[in-house]
Amino acid sequence: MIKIAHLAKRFAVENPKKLSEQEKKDPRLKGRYFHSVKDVSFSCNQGQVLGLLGPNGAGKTTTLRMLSTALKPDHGEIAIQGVNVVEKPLVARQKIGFLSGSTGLYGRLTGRENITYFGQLHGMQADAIEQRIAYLADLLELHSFLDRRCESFSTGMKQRTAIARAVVHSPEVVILDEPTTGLDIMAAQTVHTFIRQLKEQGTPVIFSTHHLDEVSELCDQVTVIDAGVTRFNNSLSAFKALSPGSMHQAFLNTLQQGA
Ligand SMILES: Nc1ncnc2c1ncn2[C@@H]1O[C@H](COP(=O)(O)OP(=O)(O)OP(=O)(O)O)[C@@H](O)[C@H]1O
Repeated sequence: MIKIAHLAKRFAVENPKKLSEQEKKDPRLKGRYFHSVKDVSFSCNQGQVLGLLGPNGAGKTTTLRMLSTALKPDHGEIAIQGVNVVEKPLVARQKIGFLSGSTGLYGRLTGRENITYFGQLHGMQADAIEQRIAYLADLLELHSFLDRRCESFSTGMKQRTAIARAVVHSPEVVILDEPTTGLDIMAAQTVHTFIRQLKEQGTPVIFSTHHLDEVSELCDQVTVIDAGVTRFNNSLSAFKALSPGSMHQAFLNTLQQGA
């Protein structure tokens, strides 16, 4: 189970001139700090898939980076399978598979080498890595390019390789930041199938997205954040009930309620 409560994170603004026009007008800008995440809470049980929605700049990536131990929160609690992530980030990290927004693959290495390297960092033995890669290559359809250098990969190849790398150590929970952004329909479908497979295995999955159709297809729980605050956190059916027949309108309703 993944549980986060009242998370908050602010960033010091080094150069106010570099802020976008929207950020300059954002009430989250207070003096020399931008309060990206102010109060975000949600939870995701075993075998559940949670879709994290929100407009650009809402604080989704910042939230997921805190959840994955990449960033330390200023306030709030994060528990993953009962482990306090803030107090024990190294223990928590072994339990988490995290796909960040940028794939960050080493271009000079092949897909297999990139995934193997992460397996080694997690302390896996060579034969266990080999078996796991064979399994993930089937699931994510990597076979035709696995032994090519990543610098020649398409966006979809990069993303599927990055997902395999994120889960090479068989994590207990999976967190994906916009896993299908920029993917064509076939590649997105492969990622959807992969998420369903994780769900069937009982692995909780949290993913951020701007695609309401994939939320409708895959998610049990929906969390909407806006301006760093949770606006909605409930089941998919409760979300759909906000505006029957239009997920788009349901999403807009959650934002208006907070305004
Ligand atoms: N390291 C940082 N320093 C300063 N501001 C930051 C930093 N990281 C994020 N922010 C700001 O915090 C706000 C929230 O950003 P975040 O990337 O979490 O939003 P998001 O919901 O993921 O947006 P998108 O849908 O566009 O990816 C943005 O205004 C962003 O510019």
